[in-house]
Amino acid sequence: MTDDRDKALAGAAAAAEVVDGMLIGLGTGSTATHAIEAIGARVAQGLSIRAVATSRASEALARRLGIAMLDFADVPRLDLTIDGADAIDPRFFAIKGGGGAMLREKVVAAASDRMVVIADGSKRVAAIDAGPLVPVEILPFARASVLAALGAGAVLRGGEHEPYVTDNGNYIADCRIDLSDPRAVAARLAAIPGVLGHGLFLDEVDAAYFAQNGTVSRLERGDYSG
Ligand SMILES: O=C[C@H](O)[C@H](O)[C@H](O)COP(=O)(O)O
Repeated sequence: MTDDRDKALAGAAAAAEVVDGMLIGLGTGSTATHAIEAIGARVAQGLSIRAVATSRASEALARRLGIAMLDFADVPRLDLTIDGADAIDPRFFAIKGGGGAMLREKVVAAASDRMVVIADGSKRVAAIDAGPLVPVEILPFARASVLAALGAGAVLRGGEHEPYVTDNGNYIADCRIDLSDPRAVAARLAAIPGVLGHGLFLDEVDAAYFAQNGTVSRLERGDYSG
């Protein structure tokens, strides 16, 4: 069973939570793409929902599939957001932003009554300390000062000459950071002028669908045992 098949199973399982009338947040990335496709298939069969997207790519996909899309700028609250993650641990602490979408993903998740993460087994880690680098979104105007404040563990995504640019027109630094105290790290990052967001999701995730070797398990925050 490939990871992609597991991603599709997790995406389809979460998509089954969507019911008529809901306002949904659509995540970003290869796993979220499967969920969007599964929701699109249900819309084609008559499911009546509206949605907002966390990236231009997800927005374009959802529109192609006939999902009624709203501008998030007009949407105060959502019922449910379904999104992927780069790593998630037993505390439901997650790292996101491998695809550069974590700023929009976080504001959409924060506006949602529930956020459900979908992931293949490779994303489950004992602690996010063992996970990927932490992406930090940077105001381009403050590139040098923010990189200096982040320290030697920070690398500008794409490099100095051709930096990666987010959907928001900003840069990303991928940071090797000691995550033994993730809340302290999140507070420190948020306090740096010019940092617009980061990929540490410590309070947002309510539930997760994990798929491994073709089997899907669903866990709520608090009952994930690793
Ligand atoms: O910026 C991208 C998002 O946070 C993704 O949800 C995350 O990187 C997981 O992506 P994938 O499902 O492709 O592994």
